[in-house]
Amino acid sequence: MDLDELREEIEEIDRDIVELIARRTYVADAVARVKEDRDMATTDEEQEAAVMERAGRNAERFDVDANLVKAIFRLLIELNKIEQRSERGD
Ligand SMILES: C=C(O[C@@H]1C=C(C(=O)O)C=C[C@H]1O)C(=O)O
Repeated sequence: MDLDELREEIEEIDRDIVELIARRTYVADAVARVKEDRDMATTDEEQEAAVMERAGRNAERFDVDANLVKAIFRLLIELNKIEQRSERGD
């Protein structure tokens, strides 16, 4: 494979990553509506700890740096909470 082909592969993967982030955010919108109905707070620290734990385990499984993967998940969680707060209007 030459450099252009490899970069095309990266471009496709980058598109997929953004699509997955969007999907994660749409699901968070649904979670926000359920929490609002049940009068629950947006932030659930126990769930966040479980997500981070899982991210670390998956990183190890695929042999990538667990701390960096966890840093990405921290941002994804923050993105979801911003989206959830705007969905709830608070
Ligand atoms: C999506 C949720 O809301 C928040 C966002 C989370 C996430 O992005 O994984 C996890 C916990 C909550 O702080 C949830 O409660 O599941």
